[in-house]
Amino acid sequence: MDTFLRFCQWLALMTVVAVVGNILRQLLPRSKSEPPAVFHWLPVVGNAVSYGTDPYKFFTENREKFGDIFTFVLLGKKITCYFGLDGNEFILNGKQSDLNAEEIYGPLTTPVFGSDIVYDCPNSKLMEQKKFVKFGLTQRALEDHVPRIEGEVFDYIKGSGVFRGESGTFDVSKTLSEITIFTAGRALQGDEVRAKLTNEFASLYHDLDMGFQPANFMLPWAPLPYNRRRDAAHAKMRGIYLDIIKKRRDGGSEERSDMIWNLMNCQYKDGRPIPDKEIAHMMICLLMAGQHTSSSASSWMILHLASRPDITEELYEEQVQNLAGGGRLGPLQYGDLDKLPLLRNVVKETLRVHSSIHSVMRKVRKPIPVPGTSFVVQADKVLLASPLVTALDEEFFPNAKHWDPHRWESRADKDGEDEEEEGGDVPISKGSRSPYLPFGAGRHRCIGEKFAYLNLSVIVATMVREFRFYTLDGKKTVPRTDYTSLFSRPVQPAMARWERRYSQSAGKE
Ligand code: HEM
Repeated sequence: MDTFLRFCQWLALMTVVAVVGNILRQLLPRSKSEPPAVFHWLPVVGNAVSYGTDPYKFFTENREKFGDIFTFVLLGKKITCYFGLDGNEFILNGKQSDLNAEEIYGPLTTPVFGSDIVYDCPNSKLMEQKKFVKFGLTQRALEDHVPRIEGEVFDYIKGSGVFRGESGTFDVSKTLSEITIFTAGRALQGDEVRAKLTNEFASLYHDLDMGFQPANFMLPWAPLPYNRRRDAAHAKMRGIYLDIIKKRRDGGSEERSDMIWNLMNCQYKDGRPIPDKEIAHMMICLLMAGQHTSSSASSWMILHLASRPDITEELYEEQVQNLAGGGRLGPLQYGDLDKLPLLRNVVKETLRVHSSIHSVMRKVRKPIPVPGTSFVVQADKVLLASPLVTALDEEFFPNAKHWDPHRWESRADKDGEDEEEEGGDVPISKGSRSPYLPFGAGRHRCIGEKFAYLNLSVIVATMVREFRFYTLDGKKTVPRTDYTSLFSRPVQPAMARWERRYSQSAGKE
């Protein structure tokens, strides 16, 4: 008992010494080359609570105090934020020799996705893998995806039980997350994966997803129950994909436009085909990377449409006028999407106001001077960019917090889209001096943009043909953002009311 008491006293003393030492260190004058630092009381924990609770608020409050560059402490790591157009350029277009993503994202993602791909391989190999995926999203593939996505949405509306009767309420995030995984499953992943999107696959997906705990940035290998379930789910999921690939190679099914077939036909520069294990891991990566971002975006879109029934009606009328010439609407086709500018702007505006990826991070490999300042970012730092900060900045978007798809009618922003580096055989998108970068920029720019736009547009176009949406209280508000998981989304549950556009009993209006 005495020993235990002495241990507790010693622990309390050490904690006080550490806290006081931490405070004193922060009061010492800082070198001119060090960016200003956000104050924190507790060593190691640092600013984790305020950053984790509401990163956007944390960014904007400290940006007001310190300007675009400052450092904070997150669970023992020193994170230097650099915001604004210059910050985006500095971080997203940083040289691979100066900055690296794999050291930051690798520990978290490798146990979920699997080995030898994306952040568990040299960056040059990732660039080749991204090229394979990008080239798999051909015009032909995208054309094929439209009826498949539309069909999945109709099947969900008919079969899920959520939309029974003439009107009702629904949990928007839960519903849109299910619709999004079914549509991506059918189109991108292929028929066999879609057929497996049953309870078993859903529970594997859930266990894998639990591997994206913020704590796993630091403790991915901790023998905790959720990590054990993640590893078991990964092994089973990989088995499912390997089985599908084997059956296809054995001649079991007709070649189609999905991503598995595309990857099965690709070769690395040295002539090696992609090993089946890597195809399986890349498919898991695409499934996970697309699901959070797209289901969050589709949920926000429906929630905004519920808060603005006038825009829902404009979207519907846009389809009636441009696709049916005022008459009956037929099945959607790829070419139709070009005739629906408001629909595109609804997707665009939603991605501006709600970015599910609020922090993009890179490990600093060697001291890098920040052009135009006295600062040098040292190799003990992680750099953090947040394109959300410019997307919500009044300087670039008047009334920036307000969701207004019509604002894009008078703007000509290029969203950093693929200006590719000349000369190399691996495309690296360069454009990052735009205030609007929902898909990032530079060598780690998203490869799923085309598919995401297509998937989101077809889902929303189909839902709007069938339903009108309203908020439960009739107010023009949307839920707050939940930042507690790695990918932000609407606070759960996010409910809305739906009303069938055409009465099932009476036929068309
Ligand atoms: C609305 C939907 C989406 C949004 C907002 C989004 C956003 C982003 C952003 C901001 C990045 C850059 C991260 C960084 O620089 O660290 C990224 C990377 C990535 N995205 Fe997406 N994404 C979306 C959909 C998709 C889809 C559908 C796929 C798959 C088909 C996908 C696959 C990827 C992959 C593999 C990367 C990693 C690229 C790399 O590190 O080089 N994303 N995404």
